[in-house]
Amino acid sequence: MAPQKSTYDAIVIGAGIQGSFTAYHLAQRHQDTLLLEQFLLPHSRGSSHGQSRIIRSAYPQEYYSCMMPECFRLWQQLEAETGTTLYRQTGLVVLGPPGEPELEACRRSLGVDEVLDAAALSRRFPGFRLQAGQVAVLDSTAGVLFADRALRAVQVGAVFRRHGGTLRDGEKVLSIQPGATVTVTTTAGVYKTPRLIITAGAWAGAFVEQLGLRLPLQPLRIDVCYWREKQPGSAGLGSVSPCFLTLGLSQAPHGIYGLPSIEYPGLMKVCHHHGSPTDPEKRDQAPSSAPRPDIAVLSSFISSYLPGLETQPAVMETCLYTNTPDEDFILDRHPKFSNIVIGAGFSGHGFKLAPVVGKLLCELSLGEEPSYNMAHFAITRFPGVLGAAQ
Ligand SMILES: Cc1cc2nc3c(=O)[nH]c(=O)nc-3n(C[C@H](O)[C@H](O)[C@H](O)COP(=O)(O)OP(=O)(O)OC[C@H]3O[C@@H](n4cnc5c(N)ncnc54)[C@H](O)[C@@H]3O)c2cc1C
Ligand SMILES: O=C(O)[C@@H]1CCCCN1
Repeated sequence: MAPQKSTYDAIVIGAGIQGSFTAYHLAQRHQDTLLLEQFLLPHSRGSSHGQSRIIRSAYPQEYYSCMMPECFRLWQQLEAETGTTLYRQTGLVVLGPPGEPELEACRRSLGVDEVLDAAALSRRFPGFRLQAGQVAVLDSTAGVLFADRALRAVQVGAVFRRHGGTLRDGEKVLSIQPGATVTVTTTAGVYKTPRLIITAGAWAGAFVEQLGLRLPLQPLRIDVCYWREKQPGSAGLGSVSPCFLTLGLSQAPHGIYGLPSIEYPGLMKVCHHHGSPTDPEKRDQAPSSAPRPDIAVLSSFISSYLPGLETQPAVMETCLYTNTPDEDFILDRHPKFSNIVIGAGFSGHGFKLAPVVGKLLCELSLGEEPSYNMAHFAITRFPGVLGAAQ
């Protein structure tokens, strides 16, 4: 057997959607790239698994909405490259009180938008009941990304492999030795590279401590709940309904969101945009008797807003968010080791943006001027991150 190659132009740690897209862009830029993943693929222990994620143009923050046209374009390009359908356009309604600042900002981000009152929403989408005075902003560009399929398309699709990218799964990175050449030691070997990108999801906070960084990253365990239609297809829900998300509802200040019955026939995915602090190694150890405040919030929301659904979940899965205090991403070079780039803290909304996130992490690692304004993603916006610097 030929000896294992040990030097690469770039190494990416973590083959979730962010690391995989970063490796894809690096390969496209003719960098000999190694993508390392601790688990055998596919796996469901991180944040990128499952069948569905929302993609939308409606964003309260202009610094995300301005990335969405390019994201839609790159997702389409990946569909064309791999001959796979990765997106279904369903539309999305943002529900909330009129005048709510984030709702208004979403409306502005759409340019052309449609605002529906309670009666108009029920006429258009009969499964939904707004409370009196509430409104819905319609984003007709939005839809569902087929997450597992998309992840696989990025990892094994034409671009990464055609450009000689290497993916090694079941190989955990144990340590990093910074320097002009970075040394990466895994459970199976030692590699050297001039540029390293760390996209380790919920493991990132603990992992970068060895590089003297204390990032304020909080992994959260999210209950992913699917709710049965009382009369399949008859409540105006089902596979023809739009995605939705709420903003500014007093009963759910963190927000609730939903996707049509696409993954499991007759089951609509409705989740709380919040969860319990956890350690990614221990997420299954929560006692089964523990109170489930997220389910209570969802049951109450469903009885008022989606009366065609049963009020107890039929299927429950789990997933991980990795939240920053401001819920903006971290996309930056290490403040001391500029050839080490970190992408983390995707705070439950990073999947749709991964094509552009990967491009930005690639540009940072190549020492280029990033294509978008990076001020909101800087590591140094958090005080004391270098407290433990080596
Ligand atoms: C329930 C839920 C719903 C969501 N809904 C949406 C949505 O509708 N729209 C949207 O845009 N986004 C959504 N998101 C967010 C989106 O899924 C995440 O932002 C995204 O998947 C994060 O990807 P990641 O690559 O950072 O993390 P991950 O997918 O977790 O990838 C990190 C990888 O790093 C690996 N790793 C860690 N440490 C090591 C090591 N030492 N060595 C090797 N490998 C390592 C891990 O095993 C993991 O595979 C949702 C998330 C959840 C949980
Ligand atoms: O990124 C999204 O579009 C959704 C919004 C609601 C929470 C989960 N993520």
